[in-house]
Amino acid sequence: CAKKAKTPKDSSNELAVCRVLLADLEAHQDAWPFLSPVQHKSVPGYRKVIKKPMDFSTIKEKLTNNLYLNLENFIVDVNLVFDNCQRFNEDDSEIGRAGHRMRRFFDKRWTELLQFF
Ligand SMILES: Cn1cc(C(=O)NCCCNC(=O)c2ccc(F)cc2)ccc1=O
Repeated sequence: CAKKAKTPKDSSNELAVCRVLLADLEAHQDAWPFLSPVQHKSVPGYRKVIKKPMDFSTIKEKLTNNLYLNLENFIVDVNLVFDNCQRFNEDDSEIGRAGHRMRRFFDKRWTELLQFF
């Protein structure tokens, strides 16, 4: 069957989902390590180890400046936050545990929301 053409309406729906998801992430009690860029000057080794830093405020900036063309690009950046966290932090650490909890929350939330769009 013919693939449904991606109308601009779809992508604006998807971007509405991104805004809802980001608001939920920022409101989560375990979001504190991810709300702003890691200050690599006060976190030794971070800049060397993590090639593509990402955080929720940067994602919000990109969303505001229309740099996400669809939900997929947005999800790639959110997962980058959690992948960076797992790479740099021990699983059994304050920030490592926060990252795992946030990833579980995000995975649950966007699958819930997809039912509506
Ligand atoms: C993701 N990641 C974060 C850090 C890190 O040190 N991040 C800053 C924590 C300090 N920030 C806060 O405590 C805070 C921030 C906002 C807020 F509203 C309340 C508290 C280190 C390694 C790493 O991989």
